[in-house]
Amino acid sequence: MNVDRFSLPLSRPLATASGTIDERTGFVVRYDHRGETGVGEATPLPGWTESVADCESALDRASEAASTGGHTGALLALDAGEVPAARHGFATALLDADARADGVPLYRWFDSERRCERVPVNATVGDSPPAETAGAVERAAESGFECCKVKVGSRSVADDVTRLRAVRDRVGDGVTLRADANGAWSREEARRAFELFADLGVAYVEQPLPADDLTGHAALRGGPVGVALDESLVDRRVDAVLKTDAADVLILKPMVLGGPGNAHTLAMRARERGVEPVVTTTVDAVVARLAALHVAAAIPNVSPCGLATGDRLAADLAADPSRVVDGEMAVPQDTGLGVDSSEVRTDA
Ligand SMILES: O=C(O)CCC(=O)c1ccccc1C(=O)O
Ligand SMILES: [Mg+2]
Repeated sequence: MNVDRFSLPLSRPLATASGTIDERTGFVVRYDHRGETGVGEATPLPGWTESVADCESALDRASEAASTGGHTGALLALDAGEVPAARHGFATALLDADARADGVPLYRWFDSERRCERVPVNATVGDSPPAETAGAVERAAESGFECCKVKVGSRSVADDVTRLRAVRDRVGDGVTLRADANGAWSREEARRAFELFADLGVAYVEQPLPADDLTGHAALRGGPVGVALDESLVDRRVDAVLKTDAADVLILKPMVLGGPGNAHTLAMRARERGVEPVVTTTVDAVVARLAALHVAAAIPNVSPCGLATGDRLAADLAADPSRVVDGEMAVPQDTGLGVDSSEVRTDA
């Protein structure tokens, strides 16, 4: 196993109610398996995953474990609850090698019957004043996005309503709007926001309440605005979320869930329970974005996913083979992830 550190600045930082993301530091993982070199990416996001330091030491331990116990030893050394980003990095490299060895794009390694050329995606719009928010959604709509997710919760509910009204006034009813409060509201604020957002045609709000408040989320359901849970899934709490009927939608971030395989399994489990999966990145470099894209591509009729985050990075690890056209991302049909490990550079 080979591990290389990278650090990439964002050209367009993402402002959210739980802070602004302005750079991404992580590790490229390479692993030789079945005659192929697979590539993976571990890009921790503190608050969501382990720290960069804990990710690095977990990858060190996994590398040790791999030298005696092979890929099984490495996977056993990487706990999805403790070090999800490190596990994502290694698991992605292993899956990339497996899919290459089997001669299929990664999404077909999850479901060999499937063919999927494109995945619908949402534009992601950060917190900013009303005119800027409306401008960002308008530009996204003009470039073909039919679904836009707007960050809320940094301001008062009344101010967020003003922002979303400015958006509706600017783009009309043709664009599906979602909001993401990143856990910022009290139950009372959330109740008020759901009432007012209904008139603005907001499809769902991601994480209206703090992660632990599953009862509160369950009580917000049933109206025109859906409840999507994201932070509530951190630390392997998916079972609790499903059991308490707390969500209409699960936001599945492979980096937070310990890898693409875990995310795919949870997506299928959600579907069986009548809960819609939406796959998103944690604003990652190209390797992890592709891994998330393949997870989404393996889900039939997936709802627009939060994968269009690549243009926020000022630099990347390799050229991105997927492009967003008319609100859809092209799925690479080459074997594995669709980027060759030799093209991935951490020294650029
Ligand atoms: O879902 C999207 O549109 C993009 C991803 C995103 O918003 C995000 C990115 C990094 C960390 C947290 C989040 C989030 O969904 O809360
Ligand atoms: Mg979210």
